[in-house]
Amino acid sequence: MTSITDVSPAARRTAPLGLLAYVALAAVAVFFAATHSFDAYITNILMQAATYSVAVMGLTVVLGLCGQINLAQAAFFGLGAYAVGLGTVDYGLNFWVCIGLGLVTVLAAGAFLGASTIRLGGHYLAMVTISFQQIVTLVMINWIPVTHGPDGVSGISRPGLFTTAQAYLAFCVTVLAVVGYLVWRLPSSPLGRAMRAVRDNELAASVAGIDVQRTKVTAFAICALLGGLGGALFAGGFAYVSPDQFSFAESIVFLTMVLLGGVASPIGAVVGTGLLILIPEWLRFLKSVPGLYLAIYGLAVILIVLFMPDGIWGWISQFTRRFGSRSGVAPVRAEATALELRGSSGHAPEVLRVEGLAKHFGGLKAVDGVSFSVKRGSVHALIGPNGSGKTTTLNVLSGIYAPTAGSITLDGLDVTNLPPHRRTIAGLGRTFQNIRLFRTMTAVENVIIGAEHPGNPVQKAHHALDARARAALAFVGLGDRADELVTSFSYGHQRLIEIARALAGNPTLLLLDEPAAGLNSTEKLELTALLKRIAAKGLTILIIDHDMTLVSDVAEHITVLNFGRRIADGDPVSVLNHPDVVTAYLGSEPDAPY
Ligand SMILES: Nc1ncnc2c1ncn2[C@@H]1O[C@H](COP(=O)(O)OP(=O)(O)OP(=O)(O)O)[C@@H](O)[C@H]1O
Repeated sequence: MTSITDVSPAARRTAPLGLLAYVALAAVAVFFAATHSFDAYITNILMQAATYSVAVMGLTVVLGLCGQINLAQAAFFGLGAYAVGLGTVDYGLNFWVCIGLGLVTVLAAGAFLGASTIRLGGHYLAMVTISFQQIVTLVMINWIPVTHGPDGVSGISRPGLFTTAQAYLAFCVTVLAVVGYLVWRLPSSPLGRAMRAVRDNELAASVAGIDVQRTKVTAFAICALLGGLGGALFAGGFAYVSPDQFSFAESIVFLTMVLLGGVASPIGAVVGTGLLILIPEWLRFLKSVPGLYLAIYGLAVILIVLFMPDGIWGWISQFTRRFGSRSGVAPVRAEATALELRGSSGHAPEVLRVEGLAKHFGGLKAVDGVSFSVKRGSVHALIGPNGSGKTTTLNVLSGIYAPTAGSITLDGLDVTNLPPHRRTIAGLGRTFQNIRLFRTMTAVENVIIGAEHPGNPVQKAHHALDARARAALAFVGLGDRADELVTSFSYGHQRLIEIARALAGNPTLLLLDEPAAGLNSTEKLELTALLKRIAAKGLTILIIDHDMTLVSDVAEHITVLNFGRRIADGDPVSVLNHPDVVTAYLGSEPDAPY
């Protein structure tokens, strides 16, 4: 099985083989669990490993795939367990109904927690999840009339079909196999790609048309759901639940399991869980010497994390990948089709109208009442000295900053108050001054994400998106390197991948923020030729750049900013000789030549 971040074409070609191996392995595991009679001790360990693994896979999704921390997985595990415990014992409900109720509860709690806190990110998100964990534990302990308090709930019965421990273990292993398969396949789905994009670069993800908040909340809700499912199965397996089984310490254990096994794969979740359940059992004989057991246990965990930072399964995958690449798997060479762009087929003569746009940062007026419009099918440049407000204008146009005043109309639609991803869906594409690619992905995966948004009138089947992404890469001259990781490209080529990603989204207006920055003279000539080829397809471009040779070579219209205000607007010759422009750039009177 490949890691959840490895969904390259080579990986996809081996997927049927991987799927067969997975199904065979899962079938053997279920068969073994159903037919082999383990003693009660081993059965309990396997039951714990299976149910915990389901919950740990939730962390594989939220942390490994989406890059969000969750220190409350034991709380979700506990909510699922208590739903089954209380539902079957106190209210006499059917086991399956209780699992359903438990899942609805954790899904709602996970989505609520995610929606209310996800904007915080980083340390703040960690703190809020810890608080949630503590609240759930306190409720379990102190709401005695409902939860039975510290005594917990005992006598939980299993469902009719699986009353014996052996049958129930086989059921848990089956659920684990299904969950593992879904988590394995998730990264190559649109949702999984969106999560990976958010993890790699939130800003680029939103500008590529991904609803970042919704993606994060979904990841959080899936994590909570798997936590609750694991807990519900656990309650049926052990017939007893109590608050100490679902404390903050257990959340840390869950986190250690996923980090130890490898956060990038569901196999890592199983490996880490198995190991952290087994190590204490193996070291049990040391318990007679006070402290020794814990010291060795801690040391083992530290050594594994130190020497295998990607976890045990991450380390094994790296090793096998190195072996695989030595075995000479030929890279995929896709047929590059011609790139179709939306071009200049619109009704209004202006693609963009900006009126009285302002953006103030406290007392600093970075953009101060700027108005201009961009004609359909033209290349329009926005220039000005350093700090004149060009990038801020582009950030307001693409929705990264909310304007202080003014309005923005894109192709007849008022987009002034839309978030970035909605503007992309409405027809905006952009690149960044500081390159923002999804760094764990290949070039073609980066570009597929640009093509996937709902505003793009191309088919959303994977093969169609893949073909479009390859066409965009071929258009910028990188078709034969589509399957390479973006980090293996030169700076100049990374800029081209960003342009390809924006083009693949089929924008009505392409915003380019200093595309020539950091390029050498040959790369600048290639970029100029590329911009002319894009313009020849009729796509409207708004470009910011300091390179006057490039600007005067491609632009038909120039707007000049200085101190956040528009000081000139018109054709290149008249604008570049405008006295105010010459003064702004050179700090002297107009006889200074360009
Ligand atoms: N997030 C921010 N917070 C505070 N001030 C900002 C922020 N972003 C930009 N500024 C300020 O706004 C002004 C305009 O900056 P901006 O980056 O838009 O200029 P620019 O014309 O793109 O410059 P350059 O060509 O150097 O990139 C500068 O004084 C800058 O320091």
